Amino acid sequence: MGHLDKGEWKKASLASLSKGGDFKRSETKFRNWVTPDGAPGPTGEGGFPAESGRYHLYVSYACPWAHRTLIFRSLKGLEDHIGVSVVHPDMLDDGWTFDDDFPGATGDTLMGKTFLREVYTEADPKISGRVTVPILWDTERNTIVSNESAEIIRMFNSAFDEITGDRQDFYPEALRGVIDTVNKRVYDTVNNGVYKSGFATSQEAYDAAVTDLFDSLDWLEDRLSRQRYLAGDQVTEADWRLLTTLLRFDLVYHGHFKCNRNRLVDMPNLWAYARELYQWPGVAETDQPDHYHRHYHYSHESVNPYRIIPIGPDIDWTQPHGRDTQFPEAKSA
Ligand SMILES: N[C@@H](CCC(=O)N[C@@H](CS)C(=O)NCC(=O)O)C(=O)O
Repeated sequence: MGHLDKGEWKKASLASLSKGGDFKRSETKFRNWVTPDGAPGPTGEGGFPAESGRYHLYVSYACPWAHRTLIFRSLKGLEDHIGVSVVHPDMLDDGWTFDDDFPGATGDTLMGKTFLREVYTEADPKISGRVTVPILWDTERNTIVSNESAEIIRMFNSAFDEITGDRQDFYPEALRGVIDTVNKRVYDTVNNGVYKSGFATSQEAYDAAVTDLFDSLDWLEDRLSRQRYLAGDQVTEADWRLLTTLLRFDLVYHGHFKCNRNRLVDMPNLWAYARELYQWPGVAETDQPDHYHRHYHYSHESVNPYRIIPIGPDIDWTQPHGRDTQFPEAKSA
């Protein structure tokens, strides 16, 4: 995990651990918004109007944050309007690369670069910081609109509605309070909680993170025994943000990140809920477990120095979920 220092690639990782051994996720840099008419969004500058074919997504199929953006691109019918390049799952001394010798890795289909870092230096030749996916690239202004997945999915949720005619709203006004509250806890203790557990370098830091993680999974299990989705009877952004962590849970986080009090498949409501979301039209196509199985085990030398890829487990995400009979009143797909 290297980083850029004034445009130069450094192989050393940017220090991401506190003295107490806690993993700290750094702030994202590009925070502009695509909006229907190019007016500025909540952060950054304006001048990024929604247009078909203008924007391009750089993702890894391994990354749960990038995966959110792929899910929204698919749910909102944006495939014909926003192109995608997929990096190779191995993230080693050169960071993410466009090697395409792994099924599903596409290379850089837009600019033909070799390394993802070159997309950052194309936007700013003197840039410093981490080289992360996802990136939303503007082909018109030749720069990065945003590299913050939480904001990219909000743009995809509504900015292109005039172009696609798709008016599904996964962040409806009336549910924003509850969505924001759920998102906050899920982000801190689940989405990021698995990383805090797996990258902890002290027993105390691991104990704290893994305890918070399973407290939240117990809370979600209870909530989902009473309602079909996290914000009530309608699927929202909060559900899609949780799903990408659940998809990786038993295959990667349970073993590799030591999140092993129990597996996802041992939590009946959460497991059935996760299967329902996975089976939602357009979602399974965005899920490439080979990429995350390979990426985590092969790339995190500090966690798995011999890069041995484990044999399993084999999980059947296509089993019937039964959520429609359990909650017949909720709106389903
Ligand atoms: N805040 C970012 C985080 C993205 C992120 O951490 N991506 C990871 C992959 S899962 C990455 O590219 N890491 C490379 C690095 O940190 O050097 C987002 O949600 O968009």
